[in-house]
Amino acid sequence: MAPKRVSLAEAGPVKKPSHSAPTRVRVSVRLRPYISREDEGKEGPCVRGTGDRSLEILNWRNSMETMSYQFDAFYGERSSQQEVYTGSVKPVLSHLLSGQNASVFAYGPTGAGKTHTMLGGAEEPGVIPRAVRDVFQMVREQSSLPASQDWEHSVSMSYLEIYNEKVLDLLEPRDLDLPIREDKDKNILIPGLTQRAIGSFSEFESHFLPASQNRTVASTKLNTRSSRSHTVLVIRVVKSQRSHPFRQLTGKLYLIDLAGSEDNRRTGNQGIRLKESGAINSSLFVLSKVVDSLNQGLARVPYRDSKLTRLLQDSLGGSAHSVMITNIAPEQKYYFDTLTALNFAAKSKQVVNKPFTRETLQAAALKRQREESAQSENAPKKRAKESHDRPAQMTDVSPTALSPPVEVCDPSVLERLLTLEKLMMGTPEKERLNLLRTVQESRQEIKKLKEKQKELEEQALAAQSLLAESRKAAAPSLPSASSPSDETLFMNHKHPSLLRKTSTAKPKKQQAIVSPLLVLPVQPLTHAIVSCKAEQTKMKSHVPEGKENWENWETRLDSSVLQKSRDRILSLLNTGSLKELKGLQRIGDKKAKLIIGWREINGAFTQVEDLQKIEGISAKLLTSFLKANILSTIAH
Ligand SMILES: Nc1ncnc2c1ncn2[C@@H]1O[C@H](COP(=O)(O)OP(=O)(O)OP(=O)(O)O)[C@@H](O)[C@H]1O
Repeated sequence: MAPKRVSLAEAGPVKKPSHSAPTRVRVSVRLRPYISREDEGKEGPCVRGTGDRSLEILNWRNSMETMSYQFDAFYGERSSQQEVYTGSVKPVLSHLLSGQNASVFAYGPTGAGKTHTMLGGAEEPGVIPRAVRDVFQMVREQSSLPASQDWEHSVSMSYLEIYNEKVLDLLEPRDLDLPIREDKDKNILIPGLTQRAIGSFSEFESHFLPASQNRTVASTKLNTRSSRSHTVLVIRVVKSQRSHPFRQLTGKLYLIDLAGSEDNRRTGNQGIRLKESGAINSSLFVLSKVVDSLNQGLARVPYRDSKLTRLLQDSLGGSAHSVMITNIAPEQKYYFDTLTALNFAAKSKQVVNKPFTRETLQAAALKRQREESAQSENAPKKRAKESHDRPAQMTDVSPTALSPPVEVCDPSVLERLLTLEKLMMGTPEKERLNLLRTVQESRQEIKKLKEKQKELEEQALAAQSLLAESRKAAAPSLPSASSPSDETLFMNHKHPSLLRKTSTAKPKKQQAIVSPLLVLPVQPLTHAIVSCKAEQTKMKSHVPEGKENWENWETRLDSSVLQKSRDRILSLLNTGSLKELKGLQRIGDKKAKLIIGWREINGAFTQVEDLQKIEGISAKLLTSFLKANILSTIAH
């Protein structure tokens, strides 16, 4: 399957995240066995388990004492890969299918068994292969449930390493340091990172195994195959609703194998190895500072001080369900590394995360639906005719009750009625009566709306003639130097967007803003939102020279109409193409591109005001943007 670059463009408006209860980072410790029998024979281990969750380590200050630690789980030197996986990792996977993130990371000194735990070998597969297999299993099981009929699942993967403070794509290796960004929900994103769709475990392996060869590994005195980078595998599970409202839940699983902390006096690192080691140690140092800051509740957590911590932002103090597996070694020569790792693990278990469900609406599906409904807006009459022409058995309930006054129906209301009608055809008598009542109520509602519309249209006409009269009366006192172009704009009653289209010259700044006083009266529906005639007359006096001075204009609009047009603008900002964005008032080519760029990096706008986060969009510009576009959408 062709690779795809990660982008948020496919995500639609983000629904308010639903937060789960805060959860502590789960910390497990795994002790690896001695590698050399010789070492095992000549010295005792510096650390040993004392229970399923506890261990003790010698006290270097007093050899007669030990120091005890307690964690969420302790796995001794005989523990199997299966035990570690089922005990600590499997429990967090279920969150993926409900749109939450999970993160598993292996931490510990070099040579302590991180890669063994995460990756393992063919005979003893580690966390990564086991977790991916189970993700597919879970998806299969969930897809077969009757409640999942309306949902489809997709799984994809990305794989990267942080080497010498550079983020490198392992699926499509290029010498390119990828940027790390976060969206407004603090989700970490890497624009440009390859994302491959995977339909099965074997497909996963076909990408993962060759990509693993791209990892930077080298031999040091302490480990013949030492990871010189931190690697991150991301498995993304997307659950998409097939029908309206096209919800989409996205859960990400981060599987992280950190490079080990190193004491270069013992690794014998020189030259490039020393440089790598410096980068590894300094990022692990920042990691420790991050955990300290979180535990102390500091306002500033230094996530941005290293690429690693930026990437783990979600896992530590962020939105993921996190599991840290601390790997330690029994040899005396590792004593201080082991002690440091245990202290880090002990403080990490105090870190609290706040997982939430990431739910979006599918932009493409919504757009398709919007287009379809636009088409259907042109065909209500046709559909009404069809409903009258329906075969006998379809109308045998009560033709009068069912045939809506289609000529006044909003297409969505019509749609609702037709759906109800269809439903009634296959419904038992008692329920049918209830539905019938609902239809009657809807009809009443429509009737009232129709009356209101008529009344407002009359008001609009009255206001229009009032305006014409007052203009006539005011004409002699108008300054003779009044600009002819202003006059044209006022007199022809054209909507400014039409004016813009027909003019080859770049419109003057003011013209880009709808002049509501002079345009609204000729738009009956637009006028319907203006609260009262008296206000209209008052407002007129403010604009004799075409200047806009309509303060608090939003308060003069009906709140539901205002909200509807705001929603329409927001949806356009989140899903609109370059061309569609350029169709907005006050948005030219440059700003349209900036909007697309911003949403790719940061995700969907949650409110129109988010536009201010884009460079060059000031509060003032936002106000005039809103005014122009809200009035323009209403007028249309
Ligand atoms: N639980 C275990 N059982 C058996 N062998 C193990 C275990 N853990 C680690 N090993 C072995 O110890 C050696 C070092 O382990 P590994 O490479 O996983 O360490 P690491 O922590 O990833 O090191 P680095 O940070 O240098 O990459 C390997 O040969 C590995 O097979």
